[in-house]
Order: sequence, then C-alpha cells, then structure tokens
Amino acid sequence: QEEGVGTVEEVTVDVDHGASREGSRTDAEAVSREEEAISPGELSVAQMKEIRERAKNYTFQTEVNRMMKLIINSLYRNKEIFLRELISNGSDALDKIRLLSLTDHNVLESNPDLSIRIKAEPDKRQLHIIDSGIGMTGAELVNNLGTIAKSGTADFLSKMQDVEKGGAQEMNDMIGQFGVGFYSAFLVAERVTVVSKHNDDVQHVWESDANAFSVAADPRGNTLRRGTHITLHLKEEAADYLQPDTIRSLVKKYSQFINFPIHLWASRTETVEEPVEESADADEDAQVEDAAEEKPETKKTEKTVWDWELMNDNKPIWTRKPADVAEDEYTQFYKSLTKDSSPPLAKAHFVAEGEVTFRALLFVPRVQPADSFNRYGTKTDHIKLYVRRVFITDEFNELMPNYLAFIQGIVDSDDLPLNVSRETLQQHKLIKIIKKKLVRKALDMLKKISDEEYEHFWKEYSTNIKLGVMEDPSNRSRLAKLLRFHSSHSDQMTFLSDYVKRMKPNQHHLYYIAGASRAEVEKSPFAERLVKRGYEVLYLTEAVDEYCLSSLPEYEGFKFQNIAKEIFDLEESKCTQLSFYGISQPT
Ligand SMILES: Nc1ncnc2c1ncn2[C@@H]1O[C@H](COP(=O)(O)OP(=O)(O)OP(=O)(O)O)[C@@H](O)[C@H]1O
Repeated sequence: QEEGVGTVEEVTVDVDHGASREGSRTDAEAVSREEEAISPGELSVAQMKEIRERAKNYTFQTEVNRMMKLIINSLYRNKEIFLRELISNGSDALDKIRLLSLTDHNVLESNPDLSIRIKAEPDKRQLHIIDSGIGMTGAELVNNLGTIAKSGTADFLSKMQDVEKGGAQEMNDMIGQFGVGFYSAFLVAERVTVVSKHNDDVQHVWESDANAFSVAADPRGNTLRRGTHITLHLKEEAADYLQPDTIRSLVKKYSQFINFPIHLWASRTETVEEPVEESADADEDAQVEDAAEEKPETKKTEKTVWDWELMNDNKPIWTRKPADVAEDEYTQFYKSLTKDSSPPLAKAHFVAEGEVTFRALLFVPRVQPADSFNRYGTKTDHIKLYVRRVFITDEFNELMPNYLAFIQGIVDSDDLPLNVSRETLQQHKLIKIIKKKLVRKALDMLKKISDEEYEHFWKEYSTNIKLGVMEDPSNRSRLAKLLRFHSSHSDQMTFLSDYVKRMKPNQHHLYYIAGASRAEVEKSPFAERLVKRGYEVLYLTEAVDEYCLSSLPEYEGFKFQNIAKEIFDLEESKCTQLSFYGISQPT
C-alpha cells in the first residue's frame, strides 16, 4: 500500500513534549517553591529601586508606536487576543529551545521542563504568563521588544490605514492574519514586566508602560532558570481577565492546539475525609470499649485545593485518526494555525507510507490574499515542517510548488533526521519524495471540492491552477481535470471532461477561441458558425488561458484547436476551413 487515507495509526511519540508536571500535583512543597519562583511582582522596594537606578531607558521604534496605537484603536472590542499572542510566543520560544536541544542536549540542562504556566493574582491585578522556552538575553529584550523586525510591517501599517475606513471586521481580519504579537499585551495592561533568562546571559527585567521601556539585570539573580515570565499589570477595566471562569475559558480556547503542556494555577473543591477531633469523653469511651474494633471517626469536609491544572491535550491533531477528529476540531485547528476567521474551503488529513512515512494536514483557505501574485515565485509556502512531532521550521519553502503556495498545513515525518540543519535538510532526498506526494494529495483534495464550493474555489484560485498547468509537467493531466472555461454550451463554466462527454461522435478536437470577454468571442463569426453546426466552443477570456492551453498538448487524447487561427479540418465531415466558410459542402 503506497498511501492510505484514513489509516492513521497511533505512533509512539519519540520526543517528549516537555516533561509533564503531573509530579508536582500532590507535592505541596514543589508547588510552593514554584509559586515563589513565579512572583516577580514580588520584587522588594529595594530591588525595584535598584532596577530603576541601573536600568537603561529606551524609546520604542516609530513603527512600534504606530503598531501599538493601531492595535489599541482597532482591537478594543477583541482585547482577549492578547492571550493568544502571548501563549503563541511562549510556544514559539519552546519550539526554539527544543529544536536547539536536538543538536545540543545540554541546552535543556538549565531547565528540562518545557511548558507554559499561567497564573492570575486578582488582589494584585496581575496576570502571569511563564514559559520555559529559549528566553531572551538583555540585548534581545531591547531588540525584540522594542522594534518590529518583521519585513512587510511598513507595508502592513500603510495598508491598515486604508482599511481603517473599511470597518472593524475588515481590520480585525487583517490584523488577525498578520498577527499583532507581543504589543497586544497593552490592550489590557497599563504596565508590562518581562523577566527573561537565556542560557547565554544573566536574567534581565524589561519594563514598560507603552510609552517607553527600560531593561536592567535582575538584582535577584537567576530565578527562572530558563525562559520568560511576563507579568501584565492589568488596567482597571480589564480586571475581568483575572476572574477564574474567564481566564479558564480563554486559556482553554487558546491553548487547544499548542503542542506543549499549558498549566493554569487553578482551584478546585475536593471532599476529604478528616479525622474527627476526639473529645475527653470520647477518650473515656474508647478506653471502655478498648477491646472493640478500633475505628477512628472521620467526617467529610470540602477543601479548596490550588494546583497547576493541565489545560490542553497536547497531542497534535494530525497524529490522531481522522475518524476520531470532529469536523469542528479541524476548523478550530485551521483557525488557530492560520488566524483566518473563516473555516477552510477544503482539507485533507492523511498518512503517506512507502518510501517515506509522513502525516499531513492540508487546508485551502477560503480567500487568497489580494497581493499573492505580487509575491508569486518568491518561494514562500505555508507548510510547517515537523519531524517526529518536533516543530522544525515554517520557512522551509520546499514542500509546495509556487502555484500551490496558498495551501496551508503541516507535514510531520518520522523518517527525516532530527539533528541536521535546515540547509542539509533541504538537500535531503526524502524531501523531494514528500513534496511529490504532497502535491498529488493536494490536487486530490482540490478535485474533491463539491460543485457548489468549486465555483468559489475557481474564482479565487483559477490563475494558480492555470499556472500549474504551465509549470508542472508531471502533474499536467491532474491539473487539467481542474480547469474550467466558459463555453458555448451554457452560461455556466465547464470542466474539460464535461466538454469531452458532449463532443460530437466524430469530433477529434476541443475547439476554442480567445478574446477579451465572453460577449466579444460569442459574437465572433468563427464561433457563431461552429456553434450553429452543433459544435461546442470554449471561450478563453483570461490572458493566461491561451498560454495554459498551449502547454497542454491534449485532453483525454484530444488536441485543442484554436478556431480563429489556423486552417483546420472538421475531421468528421472532411471539410477544410474553406469549405466550412461555405465554399463547398461535401455531404
Ligand atoms: N516568550 C518569549 N520568549 C522568547 N522570545 C520572545 C517571547 N515573546 C516574544 N519574544 C521575541 O520577541 C519577538 C517579537 O515578538 P512579537 O510577538 O511582537 O512578534 P513575533 O512573535 O515575531 O510575530 P507574530 O506574533 O506575528 O508571530 C519574537 O520574534 C521573539 O523573538
């Protein structure tokens, strides 16, 4: 069996997603130690003074100021996304240290645990988000949390200004897709403290009230071992994010598809049996009944227990059997993967076996970003590569051809080496095989789109498919099955297979004519005469159509014939184009 859709089997997860913290559940001592360790809010007055004296002060890069203004003005109705952004940053930082640990196991020595912890402290109006990821050095704190390094930010900002008039939904969609990142913390916080420990530096404290920021070495030394602890000093109006119910449902929502354990400091009520304190009388009775079976009296009491509660099932969705994954889970996963607010147009979840084993989950977004073709050929696909559940990169760009760059998804292979650089991986022979299979599966997925949905798909992606016909000879016939053109048959567009079904018995060519619009070509005398004689003519109205057909030698064994250009035979009646124009009509 080469590939088997729906045959996903359980596989052992070879790499730990982060040691589980279950062990600390009942260990009250460990819990209180951790609690101590996560209270940077608890910097003493003297330490605060020391930090402020030592700290270097910085101003934010202009783009950051613009970005913050934009975030605050446009996302005020959707403040909760700050948590999504901070959890996702924590998860990225954990991915980074895990990836490093594959080539240098020592990097985990500072803290073998890989997880995210979240704790609300309503009395102090503080919310803590702590990860044991890669952390940031002092210099990185200044750089990463003071500038916007991402290319395209300036572009994005200017586009946002245009969209601003378009309304809140459009803005939300756009910001959502771009990802607003760390600065969204200021949607809810009046002040943010970031304590971070990177293996290569001492622990530092970053602090900001959104106007300017400061960075200093932490006078307490190393309390985090490794990672980042963000404290949000919440605005008064954001105090709801400290309520147990609110925070629990938000953490659940945004941690669902994170591949590291996420723990929330939460309380639960437990019923415990406690011995009843014995009175002096009881003592006497006990002595009297000495011989009787000794049965200490107990009573049931309710106790509130605080503990780190695991909030997510950090088993990646693609490792589950398709039959066990609900449609809605795919949709939610897609949304968290892409930040798209609409569900996907199509999806495929499969395991490929044979020369290489891998699992993949692919999606077609409902809408293709308007500027996609400006970036066409820049080699940016949207496939995240995992090796044995470990995130390797989303900038690999070797897994989809240009024309399918719109496909979003993940690929996870057991057969690729874990401990090689991206460059070496690029050369790996298995990558080519994976790509080949992925493309086939992607095309299958497109073929399966229902008729109603196909209309929409075609509006969005027709150019991609036509470019595919031109650029990908090995999949040309598969791609040809996806093509649709206007035709004289009806107002609806037609697939070539339907055209072929309707061909006259002796017809050996697919006839087409190209022009600027359907109205124009319909009126062409070439087309009119052919149609009158009962032939169907394809109307090619897009510039790319003719190029596309010229690289398609045939369809189901039939060649294409431009009825306006060459002199051609209407084979079935053995008449030349001349005869066709009425010069002689042999019968
Ligand atoms: N918890 C963290 N641990 C380590 N580094 C972090 C953490 N949070 C943020 N950073 C660093 O700060 C940078 C800026 O973060 P920000 O959230 O603004 O953008 P981003 O994460 O790069 O982009 P996006 O949020 O769109 O994915 C990150 O790229 C990362 O280097």
